[in-house]
This record gives sequence, structure tokens and C-alpha cells, in this order.
Amino acid sequence: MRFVKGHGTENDFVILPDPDGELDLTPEAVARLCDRRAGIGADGVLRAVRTKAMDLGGTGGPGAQGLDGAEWFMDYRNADGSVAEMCGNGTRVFARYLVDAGLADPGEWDIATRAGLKRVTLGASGDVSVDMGAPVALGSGEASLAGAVFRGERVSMGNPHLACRIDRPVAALDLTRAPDFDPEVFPDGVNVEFYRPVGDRHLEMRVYERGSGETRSCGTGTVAVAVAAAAGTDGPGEWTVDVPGGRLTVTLDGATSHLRGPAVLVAEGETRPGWI
Ligand SMILES: N[C@@H](CCC[C@H](N)C(=O)O)C(=O)O
Repeated sequence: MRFVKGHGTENDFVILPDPDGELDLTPEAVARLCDRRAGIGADGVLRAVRTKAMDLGGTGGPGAQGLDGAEWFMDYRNADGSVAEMCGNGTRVFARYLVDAGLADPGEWDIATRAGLKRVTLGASGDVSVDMGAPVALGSGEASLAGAVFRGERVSMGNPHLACRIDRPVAALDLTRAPDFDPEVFPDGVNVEFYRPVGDRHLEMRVYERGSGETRSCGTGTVAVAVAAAAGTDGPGEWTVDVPGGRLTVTLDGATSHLRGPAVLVAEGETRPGWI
């Protein structure tokens, strides 16, 4: 099995080229690939499948989902093998991979995801920007960490988020354990972000991701915290979000959201026969 390793602000991925949709990618295989001691190590897997070859189960196929306008489908999996609807950093790294592999040209085009088409913009090198679509603000919610309750805003970016504002540096949080939440409020689980304003439209953030644990960045999460922070301000604008793995820029214009930042490929190789 050939692979490429890449990251976006240190949210890292194993990319598996599978143009004809032939790989039987079980949750166990994903978890083994992502294992940081016994595997390659990553927060998630991005399987690169031609959209027309993507099996979407009983959903009527990519055409019925309106996805056939994109040549490539990003099949995203969390480190524990679970499927997620969307991954913002993954989309940016996926786009960089397609250009680097000669499978797409620099410019502007769509990637198909379980959360719909996502339009990426990129040059031959440098930052990658993605139109993340309209965030959906769902009202308040809460999670708890080591007995302390954190209130926040529930935001859907195709995947579920709870963006909690805190007033002390995010570095002070202990995120070694998963936050607890009410499964009736979050039946599909939730990615929990903790953010603090550090300047004008400038936030710092840490995240505990559903299916992956604490990661050093989360693209959908940075949009969610910008949406939460923008509530009660004069609205649209550009937000800088500092995460442990670097800096991302989020633009909210009232209709859609854009995420911009680095996307870097660092290695490629082949798994040993019989290992996966
Ligand atoms: N790191 C990602 C989000 C990945 C999916 C998430 N863990 C989920 O289960 O929803 C990003 O950059 O958006």
C-alpha cells in the first residue's frame, strides 16, 4: 500500500492513493496506520478516490449527492477508524497532494467530501485555502473536563463542534482526557474547542477531536471558534486563530466561510507486505 504523509498546521494525515476505490479500508487498518508507536502515526487518514469510484453506501451514489462535479473524493477517517463528515485541514492537505502528484493543476476546483463539495484555491506551492461553506450556529451547549463545566456554542461545519470560550491561556488546560458531554445533545459525538481572545479578531485555541483526541490543529474547529467569537460583534471579517501547530486564517462573510493556511507533504513510502 503506497502512502504519502502530510500535515496542515501539524494536524497530520496518512494519504492513501486509491483512484479506483479498490482498498478495503477497515477501521482496524486505519487505527494501525495512525498508531504513533506501532504504525506510521497520524490524526487521520485521507483516502484519495475518484468520485465516480466512491461507494457511499445506500445513499444513491456520488451523483445523487451532487458530488460528481468533483473528480476526487476525500474519504476521511479519524485515528480510531471512525468516519467523519468533513476535515478542514485534511481538505487543504488533500488538495496539495493532488497537485503535487500531478492529479490536479494549481488553481480553483472542487473536492467531494461527505459534507458536500468544497472549493479549494492553491498555487504550485504555498498556502491552501478552502471554502468551508456556511457554518450553522445551533445554540449553546456544554461539556465538562475533570469536573469543570464549560459552556459554549454548538456549531455544525458538516461535522459537530462545541466552541467554548475560556478566560485563561489555553495552554493551562489539561486535555489528556476526553471532555464529557450529554449524548442526547450530541448523539454523533462532538469535537470540543477551547478558545480565548488574544487580540482584535485574534484567538488562541486548543481542541479535543472526536475520534482522534487532542490534535495540534483542527480546520473545522477554527471556523467554529471564529463563528462563536464573532457572535455579538459586528460580524463578518477575517479572524486569526493560533493553534499549537501554527496559525490559520478564517474569513466569515455572512454567507460562507474560508479557511487558509499551510499544507505540507513530508514523506512517501510503501507499507510492508502483509502488515495492513
Ligand atoms: N481535524 C479536522 C477534523 C477531523 C474530523 C473530526 N475529528 C470529527 O470527527 O468530526 C479538521 O481539520 O477539520
